[in-house]
Amino acid sequence: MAESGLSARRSAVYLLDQVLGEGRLMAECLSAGSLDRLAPEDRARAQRLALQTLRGLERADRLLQKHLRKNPPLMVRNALRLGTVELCQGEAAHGVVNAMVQIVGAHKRHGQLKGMVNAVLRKIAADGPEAWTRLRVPRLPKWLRGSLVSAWGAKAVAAMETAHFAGAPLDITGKPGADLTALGGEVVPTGSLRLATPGQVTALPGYAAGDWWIQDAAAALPASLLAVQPGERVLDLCAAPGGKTLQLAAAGAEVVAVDSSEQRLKRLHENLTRTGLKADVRVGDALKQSGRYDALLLDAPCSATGTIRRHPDLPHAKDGSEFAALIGLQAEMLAHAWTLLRPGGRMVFCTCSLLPDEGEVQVEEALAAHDDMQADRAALLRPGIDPNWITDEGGLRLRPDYWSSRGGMDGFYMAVLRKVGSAQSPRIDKKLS
Ligand SMILES: C[S@@+](CC[C@H](N)C(=O)[O-])C[C@H]1O[C@@H](n2cnc3c(N)ncnc32)[C@H](O)[C@@H]1O
Repeated sequence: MAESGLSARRSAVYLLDQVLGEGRLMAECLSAGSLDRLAPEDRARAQRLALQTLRGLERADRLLQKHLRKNPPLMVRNALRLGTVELCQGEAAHGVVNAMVQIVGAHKRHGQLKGMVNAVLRKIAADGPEAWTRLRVPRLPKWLRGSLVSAWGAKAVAAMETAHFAGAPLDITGKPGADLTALGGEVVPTGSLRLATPGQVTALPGYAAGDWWIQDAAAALPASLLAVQPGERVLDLCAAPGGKTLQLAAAGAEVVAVDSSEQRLKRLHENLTRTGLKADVRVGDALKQSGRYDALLLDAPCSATGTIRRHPDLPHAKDGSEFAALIGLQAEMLAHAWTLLRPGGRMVFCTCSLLPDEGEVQVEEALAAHDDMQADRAALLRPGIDPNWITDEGGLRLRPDYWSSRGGMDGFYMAVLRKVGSAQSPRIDKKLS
């Protein structure tokens, strides 16, 4: 077996240990440099293997249960889970079994379990792939599933789980005027370009020239809905890593982009350099900003439950305990952001969440608290947006099970909120139609 395949698999087991044992997100492990010593292809492979295993974890555990008399230590269980997922997804048995035996065999404390790993994975290789296809689509953990079923119903949540299990294609937002035809792919109804099997992103045509950036089709909508005009002064609050900042800058706005994370802002700087776009980037707290803006985009920190297709580690690493604090912070940010908008200006509030408390409820409460705030429904009626996605309070609800036949979309909530100017009567209709 090639040494590089072994390194990628060993690192995938390490990532699984971190997510399932330490409750760490994969993104945290990666930005802490956990895989930096690997070659780029191995790093990509390790991530892909860990993500595949997390998506299929419930199925892998079901199959392994039959062959295990007692629960092995976590590291060994994770090697078995990875091996099971690879075997059931068509990888050649000898390579997978040998690799897992070597990985466990080299472990200081658990090395003696390599014989058991060999025996179990051989059994899985024999009967696993066929049994795999008969198992149900993996479910979300109870702590999250319960809230989602209350919000959207059991049928919708089952459809979301199918979307999570399928994973996500690569969506691209192009710079206005850039020719993206060399990339191939399909243009989705809202205008993003979708690639089903992209390969290495940095090697794709136009990447180095900065003609486009990666951004889920749903995530591309908030900045489009803000519809900024050249020369407008726009505040992008909670901006990093900056997909939306790039869209606002590309539309010709004078963008101030603020985020509290210096680390995440490095990616925003890299993206601006690569695309040749300009923004005034500031490290800072959204709650401490001052000034007056024509338009504002608030992409508030949230549970990120809308991104599970791409981040299947999230439901395993989290338990929902920090959601209440995030919901409080979102409300504070929304209220403070409102003070930074000139009369007649507009703001897009958005979160990549599936929880109404981080979307619909925030906007409903903000509308009740501000006499000068109106939800602009007309601004949501754009090509590709299904009017059924518009919510009672006048926002837009996007879910991973929408567009199921063309590869889905991230879960998102967004609303366009207009600040009624002095010339307009403040409370004629809270929901513009
Ligand atoms: C959903 S992400 C933003 C994604 C970004 N708008 C984009 O399109 O790439 C939320 C961001 O909020 C930032 N954040 C969290 N608390 C903050 C605060 N108090 N002030 C400013 N930014 C904050 C996080 O660092 C994170 O980058």
